[in-house]
Amino acid sequence: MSNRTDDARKRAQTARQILTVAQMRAAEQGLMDAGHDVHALMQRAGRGAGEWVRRLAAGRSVTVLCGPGNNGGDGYVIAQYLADHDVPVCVVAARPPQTDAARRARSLFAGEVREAGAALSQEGLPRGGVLVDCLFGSGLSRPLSDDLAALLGDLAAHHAMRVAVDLPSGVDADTGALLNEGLPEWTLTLALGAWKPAHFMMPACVTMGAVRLVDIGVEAMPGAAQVLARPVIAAPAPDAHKYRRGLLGIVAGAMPGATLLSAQAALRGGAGYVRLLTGGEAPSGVPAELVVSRGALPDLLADGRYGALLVGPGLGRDDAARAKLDVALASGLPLVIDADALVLLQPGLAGVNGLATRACVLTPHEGEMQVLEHNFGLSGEGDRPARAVALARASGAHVLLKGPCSVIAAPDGSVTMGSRASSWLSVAGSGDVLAGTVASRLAVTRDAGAAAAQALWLHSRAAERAGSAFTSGELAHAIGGALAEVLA
Ligand SMILES: NC(=O)C1=CN([C@@H]2O[C@H](COP(=O)(O)OP(=O)(O)OC[C@H]3O[C@@H](n4cnc5c(N)ncnc54)[C@H](OP(=O)(O)O)[C@@H]3O)[C@@H](O)[C@H]2O)[C@@H](O)CC1
Ligand SMILES: [K+]
Repeated sequence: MSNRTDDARKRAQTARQILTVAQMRAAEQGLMDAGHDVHALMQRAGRGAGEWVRRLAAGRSVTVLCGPGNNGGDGYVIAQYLADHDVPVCVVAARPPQTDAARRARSLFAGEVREAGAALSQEGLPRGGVLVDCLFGSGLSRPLSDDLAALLGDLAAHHAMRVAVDLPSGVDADTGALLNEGLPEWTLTLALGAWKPAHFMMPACVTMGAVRLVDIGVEAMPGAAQVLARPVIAAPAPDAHKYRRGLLGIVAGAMPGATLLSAQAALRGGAGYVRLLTGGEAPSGVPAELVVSRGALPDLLADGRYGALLVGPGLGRDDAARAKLDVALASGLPLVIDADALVLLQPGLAGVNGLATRACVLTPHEGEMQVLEHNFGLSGEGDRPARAVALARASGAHVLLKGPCSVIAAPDGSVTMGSRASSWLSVAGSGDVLAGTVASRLAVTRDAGAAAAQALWLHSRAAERAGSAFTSGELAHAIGGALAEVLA
């Protein structure tokens, strides 16, 4: 029983790993060393993908476009699987197979193959229900030539649904770059064996439609990035009280709107007690549930019961804001640093060296990230996961780099990638809601990685629950419902 549970846990973990082309090759080698051969893996991958296509086709005809490599090989296996299940299928061979496994897969396909090229007229190109793209996968090394791009585009335009196998042809697996202009949009993309970075990176990920993983038994690779998992969040303990559940302090600044928005989210993110820490009058519009503590920040923080602090939303960038950031850094408390506070953060500030010794999350968007990279003397080179890792290493904090596809990097170099989030999140105040949610989870968990991951998931799910054209206030209100979905 426990072996079975262990196995299930292991498979769930490997189902979340994201492998670069180099890591995928190493994983493939691991499978070879364990006695599998490419032919067997291709059969497994092709049949798994074929079953998805069979269901999607629901009796309609299928065209499989096959390229020269093993992605093309998968295509012949898919075609044979469909033929075995009485689905009408035709293969268009864009190029002859060039690998032993692909040649063998083609030789085992008993159905019709049309060779692309001058001899195949426009009229000879099949039209049908589902196009399956097996032109190129992770081996794509350059843009598609004009003839291949035209063939792919023509077939895509004449099929109602389009399935990309492993990756859409024309997509760079490691970076998510589109190597050609005008590439088709896909209904479904089936990742084979493991996710690739492109499945979670702009601009490629928005062309892929729904994405699903076909398991072929790839083992866990050390150091692999992980897909953001749906969290499991425990309800408060039976004997919990507001302090033990987590007291969060939110540092108020010059612009109360952003601070209050982050507080609205924090109140719904699980913390037992949220206090607004202000040196002056309480801003208008403070909800009854939000306790306002007035006084000098060092005095307010002398209360030893804080689980976490949030500094940044609405803080401002003047000397008073700088002084508050200094106090927050000097407090040694678990910390979420967002918005203006990110712009003020400098490696030379007292307390910054201590970020590695406490739970701390930085939540920059792209613009704030560039300022941080400049201030921390980082090159800013590489893709978003690599840049987030560089900042996490340099600062000692976890970095939640926000965007359509958000990335979380830990100081140890580990990376978690979020799925594409609702584009309705591009609304003013959305970042304040995220920061409040991270801070709330940090007050509860005191664990920067867990808080960032849980909050990113909750924020994304809250957007789905809020629907379309929501305000950031409505988004903050939806955090509670998202949390209720993942209670243990
Ligand atoms: N890893 C695994 O465990 C498993 C992997 N599997 C499958 O294998 C796929 C990877 O296979 P792959 O390495 O053969 O790469 P793939 O993308 O088929 O083509 C490479 C060929 O295309 C060529 N070529 C490249 N770009 C080109 C261009 N623009 N225009 C023209 N030619 C171009 C390139 O030649 P070259 O770059 O040398 O000129 C080479 O000949 C993977 O995505 C998955 O589907 C599964 O079977 C199960 C197990
Ligand atoms: K493909």
